[in-house]
Amino acid sequence: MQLRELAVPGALEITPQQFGDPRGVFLEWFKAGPFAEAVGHPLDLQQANCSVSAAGVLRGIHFADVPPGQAKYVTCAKGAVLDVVVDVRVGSPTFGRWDSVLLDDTDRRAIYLPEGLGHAFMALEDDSTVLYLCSSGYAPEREHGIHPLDATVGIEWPTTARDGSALTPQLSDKDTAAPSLDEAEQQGLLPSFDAVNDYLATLRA
Ligand SMILES: Cc1cn([C@H]2C[C@H](O)[C@@H](COP(=O)(O)OP(=O)(O)O[C@H]3O[C@@H](C)C(=O)[C@@H](O)[C@H]3O)O2)c(=O)[nH]c1=O
Repeated sequence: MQLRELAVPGALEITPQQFGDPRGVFLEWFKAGPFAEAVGHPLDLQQANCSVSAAGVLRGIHFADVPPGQAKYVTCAKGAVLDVVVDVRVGSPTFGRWDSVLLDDTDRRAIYLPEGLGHAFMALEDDSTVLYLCSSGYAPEREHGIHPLDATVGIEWPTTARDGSALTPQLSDKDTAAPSLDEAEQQGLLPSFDAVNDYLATLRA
């Protein structure tokens, strides 16, 4: 298992070792020891989610109020998604920066997003099945969104599916109505970098 920090500090790409044999493949997609060593605290698993998306489905950019926020450890068991992390922490030196990891059923990577970061992904194939472990339970009143096509964030979403066909972004009504990054900041919806770091310090203590 290899871990690599992304361009948004705190976010990690995890590349598992895969063991193939005539039956198929085996891999460890989460391992508590290396995770805690890299992050500085264990993952407090409170919820495990699964979503299935058609090609072009675009979910996010979602984040939760900190504390406690919601850290996510995400993989794609079937199909492929471009998974994106966005720094929405006001006061962060990398505020507004995004990075991405291709999660698919070939390399079977995972991505970890600590509390306070924005998360979004686009499915590159029908029936793309995303599994993610969460550090807190669903609290819709504490979850917020930023429009995934916001020009200020400028995420370069794929335009071509894995089969070569054109992708048309398909958003939920909620995500279509989401504010831009600037609007979300003006509305006081974004977590502060200091509040996130204070909370992470309590987890590491
Ligand atoms: C996220 C979530 C949704 N739901 C319900 C609410 C709703 O009826 C239905 C679909 O919800 P949403 O439209 O919010 O689902 P979705 O747009 O897939 O939301 C997810 O997007 C990705 C990018 C994330 O990072 C996740 O944390 C989550 O916010 O599922 C739960 O019951 N529990 C949950 O944890």
